[in-house]
Amino acid sequence: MSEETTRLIAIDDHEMENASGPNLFGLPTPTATEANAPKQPFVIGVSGGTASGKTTVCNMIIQQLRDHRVVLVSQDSFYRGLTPEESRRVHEYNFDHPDAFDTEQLLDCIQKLKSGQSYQVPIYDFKSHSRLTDSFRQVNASDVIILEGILVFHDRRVRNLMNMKLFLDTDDDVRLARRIKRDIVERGRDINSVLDQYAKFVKPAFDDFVLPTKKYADVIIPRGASNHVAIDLIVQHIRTKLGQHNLCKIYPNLTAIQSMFQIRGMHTLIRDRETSKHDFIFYSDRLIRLVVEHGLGHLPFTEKQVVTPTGSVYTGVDFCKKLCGVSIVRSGESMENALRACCKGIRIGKILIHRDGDDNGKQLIYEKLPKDISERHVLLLDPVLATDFKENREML
Ligand SMILES: Nc1ncnc2c1ncn2[C@@H]1O[C@H](COP(=O)(O)OP(=O)(O)O)[C@@H](O)[C@H]1O
Ligand SMILES: Nc1ccn([C@@H]2O[C@H](COP(=O)(O)O)[C@@H](O)[C@H]2O)c(=O)n1
Repeated sequence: MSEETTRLIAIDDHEMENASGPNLFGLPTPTATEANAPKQPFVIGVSGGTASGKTTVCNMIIQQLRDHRVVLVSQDSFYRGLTPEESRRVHEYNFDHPDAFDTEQLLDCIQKLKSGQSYQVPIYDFKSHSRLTDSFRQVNASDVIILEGILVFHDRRVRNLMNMKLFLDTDDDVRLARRIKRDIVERGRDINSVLDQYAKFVKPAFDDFVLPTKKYADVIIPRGASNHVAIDLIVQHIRTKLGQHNLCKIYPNLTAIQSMFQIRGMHTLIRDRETSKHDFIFYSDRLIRLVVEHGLGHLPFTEKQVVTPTGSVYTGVDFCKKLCGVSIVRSGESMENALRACCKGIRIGKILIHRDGDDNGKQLIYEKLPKDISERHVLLLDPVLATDFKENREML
């Protein structure tokens, strides 16, 4: 039996996809708003001291994720403009204090991007210490949003929008050396002003505000952009996370049943600890039947004509009476009962139920399947037991 003849059937209960084609279960067709509900982008926060390599690392991640839509937002773009008095005494201004940023606007930006809207991001000029008044950078909706900056973990609300937080732990001396070079070449500074600013504001603010946010990071990357192993691992992880948004990209033979509000409603009920045992079993059975019926639709059928009681000819289908394998991953009795009941309707030749209680279901099933399985094999994922809600198993 080849892998191509196996269909893996599961309910996609995490997101709603565009509905197309016939409605298999007689469920209501989703409204335009439901069908077009945007997928949530994956938000990555990248923090670390000045010149730790944040921008460089972000560009490396973007480069490696080139098959996804990725946008980079820099916290620097949200530096506040200076008052005339602050401008006159700019050498006394602390650009490393959290108050130097317009955090409300940054929050608004990430919230909008996360909800699928585009945003006009300000453009900041480090030479004049001000935002350009008449130009913005339009940032569009994307699969991944990367937010980088020295203080992106400082505000809890901004932090909470992130799915993954990285902190670059680059040696202080290395950072100072890079900063001197960069600020002279790119930001119109001289060596004395860079060193004065560093001693007076940059270093103390790093100790007081930046370093304390390191504890919020999911991953701390020593040596920043030089750490290729860490960056590769992070990219792999992001790819997996993005893939989970669309399992069909990982498993080409997976059929994910479109999750509409009615299905999500049932999934909500069976996950809710307040749901009674009676309702849990009722809604679990309904979900199981959806998977079973959808799976059976992938078995081989041939055209068959029958004569109706009124004498007319109806052209329908009949199941090809060849042996079919039906595996149930982490099956419960309800799943098997549903399968047997649904099979009655299609006069299936022979059902071969292959139970597997192991989480490594797919691989094990292939190994244990009888050699005489032919034609087509349908692997059903129990939609209840496949959830991460441990109590489900005890309740069934
Ligand atoms: N691993 C590295 N090796 C050499 N130079 C680097 C490395 N990472 C960054 N740089 C250089 O250091 C400077 C600051 O890096 P950048 O990525 O802009 O840091 P940040 O965004 O944290 O301020 C840039 O000129 C960059 O080219
Ligand atoms: N007008 C400004 C604004 C900011 N800075 C410095 O930029 C640093 C943050 O940017 P990184 O790319 O280095 O993360 C921060 O340490 C500020 O001191 C500035 O010099 N002038």
